[in-house]
Amino acid sequence: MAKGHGHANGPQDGPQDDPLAKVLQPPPDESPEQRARREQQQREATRVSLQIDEGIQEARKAYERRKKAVKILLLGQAESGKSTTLKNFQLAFSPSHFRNERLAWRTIIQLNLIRQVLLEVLEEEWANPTEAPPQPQLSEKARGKLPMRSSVPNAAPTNGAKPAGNPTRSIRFSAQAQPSASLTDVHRRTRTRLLPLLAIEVDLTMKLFPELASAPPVMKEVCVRAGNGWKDVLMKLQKEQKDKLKGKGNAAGTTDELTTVLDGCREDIVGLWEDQAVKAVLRRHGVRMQDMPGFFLNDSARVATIAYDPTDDDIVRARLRTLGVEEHRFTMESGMSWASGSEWYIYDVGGSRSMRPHWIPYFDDVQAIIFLAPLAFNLMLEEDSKVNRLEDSITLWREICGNVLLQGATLILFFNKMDILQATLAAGIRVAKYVPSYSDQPNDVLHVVKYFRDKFRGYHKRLSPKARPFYCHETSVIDTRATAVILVGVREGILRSHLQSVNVI
Ligand SMILES: Nc1nc2c(ncn2[C@@H]2O[C@H](COP(=O)(O)OP(=O)(O)OP(=O)(O)O)[C@@H](O)[C@H]2O)c(=O)[nH]1
Ligand SMILES: [Mg+2]
Repeated sequence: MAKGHGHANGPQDGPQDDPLAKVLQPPPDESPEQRARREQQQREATRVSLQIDEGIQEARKAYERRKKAVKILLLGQAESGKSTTLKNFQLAFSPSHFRNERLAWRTIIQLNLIRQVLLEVLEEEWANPTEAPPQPQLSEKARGKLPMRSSVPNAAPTNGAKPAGNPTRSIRFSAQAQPSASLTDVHRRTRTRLLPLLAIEVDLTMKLFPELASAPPVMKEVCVRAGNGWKDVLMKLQKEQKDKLKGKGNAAGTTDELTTVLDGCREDIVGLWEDQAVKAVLRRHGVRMQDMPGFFLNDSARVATIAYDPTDDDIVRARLRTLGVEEHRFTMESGMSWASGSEWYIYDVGGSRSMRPHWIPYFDDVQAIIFLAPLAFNLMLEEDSKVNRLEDSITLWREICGNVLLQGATLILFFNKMDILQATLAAGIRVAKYVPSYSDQPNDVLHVVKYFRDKFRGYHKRLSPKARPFYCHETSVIDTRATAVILVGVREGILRSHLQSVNVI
């Protein structure tokens, strides 16, 4: 081997004149140990270098894959149904991935149920009793005037209230009572028995989502940060719980504390929800639990059990607020042969106003936007009670239509929550009262949808930087069967135009 004593004569010099080769040459008086160490270092350096090369290759492949993949952005205000639409996509086209996460969703559904356990509205009633009207409560019409509010259970101490008498779990209170029945000591005792649930909810929510500690009460609802980290945290907590229970001699070690306590509270929860006096209080407070996010009270006899295993529909209906932007990648598992195996990226964003600036970086690279706009003409935004939800949706739609970064994207509009629109109109709530320009047109679903479809189509046509087709669907994305049919059509349309754009067809 050359000893490295060559002359620096220029580019035609042999390897022995290469300065790098010189540096790497072994010293002339190298001992066998030094040589072994040096060779080991060289092997390690080669391994690291190969690893870096592989990393670069992987990143390049991922980049190419992403470039070829179909990218969809889900947009719309908070609670419009974006994450629910994503779950429908996964259920329809990537079912095994969807089902793998069943266990994590079970806890979210249990937390959803606890949030709706009605205690807050009872507290309010005790603090400021409303008049129990002698006869049929507020008219359906009047109900619609009342704001839809979130029920935020308060796990604060019980003001020292002690259970009176001898509470029994199986008690059915005032089932025969008139709608105007008032709350009694039985309700107070039930509330006391249910309080441990709220303490567990607060504790678990804080463990899963520590960022909520500083959030305003209205936001203290289970939510997910970008990156899906909550699922890992949840799995870890579930394992810890099991180990703890095993340690305490619970041989099975299969049931966590939340499930056990919830199971013990089942009859009280069902009883409270079916109670006529409670129903009357809800009406007087203008609270329609059925329209609220994560509504599981109708299913509490099934959910609040040790053996509860969420159905696909339960998972789709579970409420988990999105914070930031979440990327979901999946491969089509089923469907037309030309679609299966294709890669899809769906970006699910948090819809409340403070989160909208985070959407922009995702604008220049998507083929399609599914924009969710519930026709909630009579509701206000949760984050700003002065702003009408439908007005906010229209403003947002106009901005999206006119955005030059999105001029090449297909815009697909979902008039979501059609079931709620139907119920609202059936209750006699008049659109013209909130949207004066609607005037005296018939107050039915057909006419209302047509009126707003024309409005949305008009903005789409006028504001789009270049002409593009207008797609609009009426959806109720908690109905997984009907949604699957719509999504198959949406998928075909998106894939076809995507393949055209990359010159495959
Ligand atoms: N009744 C009814 N409820 C719906 C419908 N679509 C969604 N929901 C419910 O509305 C709630 C909010 O839906 P999400 O999908 O979480 O809303 P989002 O747009 O992702 O909201 P953010 O993450 O806060 O931006 C959930 O509890 C859903 O189950 C619908 O068509 N009808
Ligand atoms: Mg969401």
